[in-house]
Parts: sequence; C-alpha cells; structure tokens
Amino acid sequence: MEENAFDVFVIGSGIAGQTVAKSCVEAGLKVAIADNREFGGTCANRGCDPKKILLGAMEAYELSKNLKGKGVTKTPKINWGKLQKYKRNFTVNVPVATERVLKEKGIHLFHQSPKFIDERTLLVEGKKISAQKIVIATGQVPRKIEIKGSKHFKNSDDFLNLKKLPEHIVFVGGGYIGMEFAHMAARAGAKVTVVDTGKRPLHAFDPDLVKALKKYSESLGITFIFEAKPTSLKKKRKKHILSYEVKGDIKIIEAHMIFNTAGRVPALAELDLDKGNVDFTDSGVVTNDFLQSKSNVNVYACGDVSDKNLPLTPLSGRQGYVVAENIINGNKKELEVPVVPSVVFTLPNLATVGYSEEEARARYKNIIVNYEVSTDWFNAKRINAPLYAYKVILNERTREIVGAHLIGPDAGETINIFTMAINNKMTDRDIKSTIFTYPSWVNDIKSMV
Ligand SMILES: Cc1cc2nc3c(=O)[nH]c(=O)nc-3n(C[C@H](O)[C@H](O)[C@H](O)COP(=O)(O)OP(=O)(O)OC[C@H]3O[C@@H](n4cnc5c(N)ncnc54)[C@H](O)[C@@H]3O)c2cc1C
Ligand SMILES: NC(=O)c1ccc[n+]([C@@H]2O[C@H](COP(=O)([O-])OP(=O)(O)OC[C@H]3O[C@@H](n4cnc5c(N)ncnc54)[C@H](O)[C@@H]3O)[C@@H](O)[C@H]2O)c1
Repeated sequence: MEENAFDVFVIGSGIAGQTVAKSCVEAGLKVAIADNREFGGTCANRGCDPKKILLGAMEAYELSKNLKGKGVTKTPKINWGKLQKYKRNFTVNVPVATERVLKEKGIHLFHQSPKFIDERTLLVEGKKISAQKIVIATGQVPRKIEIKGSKHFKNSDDFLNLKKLPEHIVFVGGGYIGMEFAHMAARAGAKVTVVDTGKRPLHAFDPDLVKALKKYSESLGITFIFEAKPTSLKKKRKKHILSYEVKGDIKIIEAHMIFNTAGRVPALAELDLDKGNVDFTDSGVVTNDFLQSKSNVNVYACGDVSDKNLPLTPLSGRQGYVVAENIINGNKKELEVPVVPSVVFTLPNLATVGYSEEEARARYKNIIVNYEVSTDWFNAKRINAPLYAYKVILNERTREIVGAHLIGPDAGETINIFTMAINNKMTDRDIKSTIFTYPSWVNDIKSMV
C-alpha cells in the first residue's frame, strides 16, 4: 500500500475514535488517526474525568458541612489552586500516554484537522491521503452564543483549568455543565449566577426533582435568572457585563468571568464535508443503523458527532465499537442501545434512567408513580443529608420498572441498579426479593419500588 493510503482514517482521538482505531489495527488494517488538539479527547482531558476530580474535594466539603456540630468541628475551605494542581496530575499525561499507546499499536498519527478533498481523499499536514474508510469521530464543541462581544465568553475548558477562582461568576446555560460547575464554584467560595433562556435548569430531568435541586442550589448562594436571552457581552477592566432580555426588559449583570455553558454542537466546521459528500444536520453526521454516512458509503461517524448519539461517554464508546465491527466485517452490526442512565454531578447528584413520568403516561395505560422526599430515611439522616428524594415509575399491568429518577448522595451510583432492573425487565417483586448490603443506598431501592 502506498505511504499515504490507509484502510481506515479516523478523525478524532476521543473514546469513539480510539475504539475504532485500536480495533481496526488489531484486525490487521492499516490505520491512521488525526486530532487537531491534544490526543485523548474531551472526557479524559477536559470533561468527565477532570471534572470528577474537582468534585472529590467538593464531596469532602459537603459531607463535613452537613456533619458540622455533629462530631465534625469545622467546614473545610476549598483551596482551588491546590485542587487544580491535584487535577493536573491526572490530566497532564493523558495526551502523551494516548499517543504512546496508539503508536505502539502501529497506528499512524496526524496533528491537524484533515479536510475532505473528495469522497475518499483527505488533505492533512500538507499530504493527500486516500482511505478506504474514513471515520468521523470529532465530538462536540461549545455552541456559539451569537451576540455582540461573544469573544469574551469563557467555556468549559477554561473553567476546568482556572488557576484562581473569580469572585463572581455567571454561567450562561443551566444544563449539565452549567449546573455542575455552578455547584463547584459556589462551594469553593464564588458568588454564582446561572442565566438560562428556559424556565428551569436541566430540562431533561424530572421537574419535581429539579425543583428540589434548584431550591437547594439557592441555599448554596446560587442565583438563577430564567427566561433570559443574552443580548451582548462587554469587557470593562476586570469585569464583564452581560446584557440580557427578560420579558421585553433589558437588564445587565456584572461578573468577573462569564462562561458559555449553553450547550454543545457537532464539531464539523473544519472538515469540508461538502467536498466529501457527507450530509450532516445540527444533530451531527446523518447515518444509517450501521453508523455509515447515508450520502457517502466510505464514511462512518461515531460518538458525540453522529446523529444517533446522546453526548455521553459510554455511548460514544459503544458507537466506536459498532463502527469498528462494521468496517472489519462488513455492515452486520446495527446500533442497539439499551436504556441509558445519566447523572448530573451536582451535590447531591441528580440521576435518571428510563421513561420520565410524562413519557410513561403517554406510553402505558396505567402506571404507578412512587414519588417521595425521603430525607428522613436512615441513610440520609445518618449523614444529615439535606436532600434525598426519588420518583420510580412502574407499568401497573406488568409491575415492571420503567423509569427511575433519584436525587441524593451517590444517586449516580444507585441509578445503575435501576438501569440493570429496567434492562432485565425486573418487577417490584424482583427488587424486593433481592438481598442487598445493609445499610446502603442501594438497599433503599426496595422501599422505592
Ligand atoms: C465539561 C464536560 C463534562 C462532561 N462530563 C461527562 C460525564 O460526567 N459523563 C459523561 O458520560 N459524559 C460527559 N461529558 C460528555 C463526554 O465528554 C463526551 O460524550 C465524550 O467525550 C464524547 O467522546 P467522543 O469520542 O465522541 O468525542 P471527543 O471526546 O470530544 O473526541 C473528539 C476528538 O476529536 C477532535 N477533533 C475535533 N474536531 C477535529 C477536527 N476537525 N480534526 C481533527 N480532530 C478533531 C477533538 O480534539 C477531540 O479530541 C462531558 C463533556 C464536557 C464538555
Ligand atoms: N454528567 C454528565 O453526564 C455530563 C456533564 C456535562 C456534559 N454532558 C454532556 O454534554 C452535553 C452538553 O452539556 P451542556 O450543559 O453544555 O448542555 P445542555 O444542553 O445540558 O444545557 C444547555 C442549557 O443552556 C440553555 N441555553 C441554550 N442557549 C442559551 C442561551 N443563548 N442563553 C442562555 N441559555 C441558553 C438551555 O436552555 C439549557 O438549559 C450534555 O447534553 C451532556 O450530554 C454530560
């Protein structure tokens, strides 16, 4: 094979791209991978992992705060600078280690965005590269807020790398990222405001539990401004001024830093997809059930950038695996996704799996909705947890669990048991007859079903 010809050329070295590249090279194919940033992708470098390291200190803070006067004498102070240093121990080696593993496997690396020249040819690092299969696994990037002065917005990468925490922070967007960061910043001592165009934060989550989380967030000092449309952003010495419109009135808010946490969009702008005849929409590359481009059979897409994804790490890995299988064995593997749990890493965690109450009502004739604020249960009282609640939904006819929504300490772990229960069509009786460890959060689910 010519030097610049590959069986598989993968664009993007996150979980999706790496999964494809490694599987294909192990199957004996000649593989290359390109990334226009540090290798390793969003999750490991500037997403899930670094965020969760910062969260560790917040967990220590929260537990101590709740037990203050109950055997714990002081609420600790977060040393943001030291916490960031600790986080960097984990992230600093990711790109080098990722490159090393890929190279050791015989994968060729490129450090630039390729551009399509035609359906099978790319231009990268000044070379024309031909490939039998091209895999787009470029993930997502923050959605631009198209207002005057938008260049002054910081984004999630900036927050996760902040050396010093500003006194007053505004997050524009109260979704996963805005809420997780707002909780961290407030606990670390910043004054925090969340501005959102919607009527409430976290619109994909159960409204009753979100209401409880919002109220608790306010008790941490977080201010919310809803139904607010940003109109301009100005920098004035050390401060930034965000103008926004609420019900026809223009208002302003001043802060030291203002972050764009208003959602993320497929990272496709640099690829010249038109030249490659690759169709895409706002949801990503248009794919069939094999994750193959509908307009160019030489191209596959996987991870956050495919139109079949919920942008979560486990799904991106799953899609990478499906694409690798289809490249290696021909299109045999369709994308099948079991129910997907999801957690917002605020403290307490807010977690969800399966149908929402609204979806379950539309889908089943009769449902049972078990909703309770359970802050007086032993597990919560033991650590003086301020918020613990659940909403579990069953199909009344079959008694199968069809949805679970939790807020409370470790809800991000407990939700996994509900995920297994839903996938395995378990009923309330199946759960009640299982023996779990005691006392444990998971044991509580017997009382929730
Ligand atoms: C702050 C934050 C927190 C998150 N927390 C969680 C969490 O707790 N749990 C969870 O499940 N998910 C979380 N996510 C989402 C998760 O990070 C993504 O779903 C996951 O990383 C997607 O993997 P991927 O391989 O599809 O894309 P990515 O990991 O984004 O990888 C895409 C790669 O392609 C590269 N690239 C982009 N454009 C080009 C181009 N033109 N040319 C070459 N290379 C390119 C990028 O540099 C990147 O390395 C979080 C995301 C963010 C931003
Ligand atoms: N814990 C996790 O699993 C986790 C954490 C972070 C991110 N993620 C993934 O990353 C994706 C992106 O997260 P996100 O928080 O950026 O997006 P999001 O879609 O969760 O939230 C975006 C928020 O911004 C608001 N918004 C949109 N445009 C606005 C504007 N112009 N002004 C003000 N508000 C505006 C929306 O109403 C929404 O509330 C998520 O969908 C999720 O899949 C997951």
